[in-house]
Amino acid sequence: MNAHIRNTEGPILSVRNISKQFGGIRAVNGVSFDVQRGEILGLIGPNGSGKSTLFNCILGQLRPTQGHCEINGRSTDGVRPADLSLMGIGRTFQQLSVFPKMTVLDNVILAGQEHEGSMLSRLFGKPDAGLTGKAEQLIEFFRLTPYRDTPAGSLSYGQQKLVDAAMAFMAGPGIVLLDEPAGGVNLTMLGHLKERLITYNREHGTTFVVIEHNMEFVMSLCTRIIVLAQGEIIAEGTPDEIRSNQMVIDAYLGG
Ligand SMILES: Nc1ncnc2c1ncn2[C@@H]1O[C@H](COP(=O)(O)OP(=O)(O)OP(=O)(O)O)[C@@H](O)[C@H]1O
Repeated sequence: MNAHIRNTEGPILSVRNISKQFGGIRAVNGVSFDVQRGEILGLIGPNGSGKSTLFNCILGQLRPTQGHCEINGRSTDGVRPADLSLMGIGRTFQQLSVFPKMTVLDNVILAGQEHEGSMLSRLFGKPDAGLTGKAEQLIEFFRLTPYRDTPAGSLSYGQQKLVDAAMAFMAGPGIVLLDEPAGGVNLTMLGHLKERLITYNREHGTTFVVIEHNMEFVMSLCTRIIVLAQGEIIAEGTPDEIRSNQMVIDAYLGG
């Protein structure tokens, strides 16, 4: 059993009083929340509200000015970003992270090598037979099998987003942070992506935290939503509660 799924008590992710300042800009200001196992949590907020900064603090890509995070009750303080996946956390990026000239299969395998080892293995690693089976299962899950040996760069943008998700899921069960998975994806592919994420969540119990601007997508995907405005949490609740929350409506209207 992987180390990160041994502890099944308590929240899978705890964000404790995280603040991040860039010079005079308070991008994130004293944000705390827990993410429970199996949740699909949405993190929404107007442009510049601190969502990406918070993600980057959680993932160790930015050092918070204050506060810390715990994955399965273990502090991530001092853990290198490349080693966080060993604690059971994966991510997708706002910008596609596929290598366009590499096949879909090799992209997914190399992401698995990255999760299991160093960032450098992503660049210099050789396809690893131990990871091929898992990569093929994920490719099949996202219905990308016809494109298994196709260079990822020749797939449609929406299909590349699916490859991106498959790459993040190579981290195994645990928690995956998805940064704008719906951005730039057409309506048909959006429905497919949502259905696959929900199915994966139900079948594997994987927890998702999703930053998303597409409200329809986030409201129909997520079980709970946290709203940030000016670096602070202004609301938290079910999609229905968030839809009718006056502070949220005001924040989006700039009120
Ligand atoms: N590296 C940085 N240096 C200086 N300021 C930054 C940096 N990164 C973010 N900021 C500022 O921090 C604030 C929060 O930005 P952030 O990108 O986290 O917001 P966001 O909610 O993710 O926005 P968007 O939805 O547009 O992606 C903004 O005022 C932004 O200009």
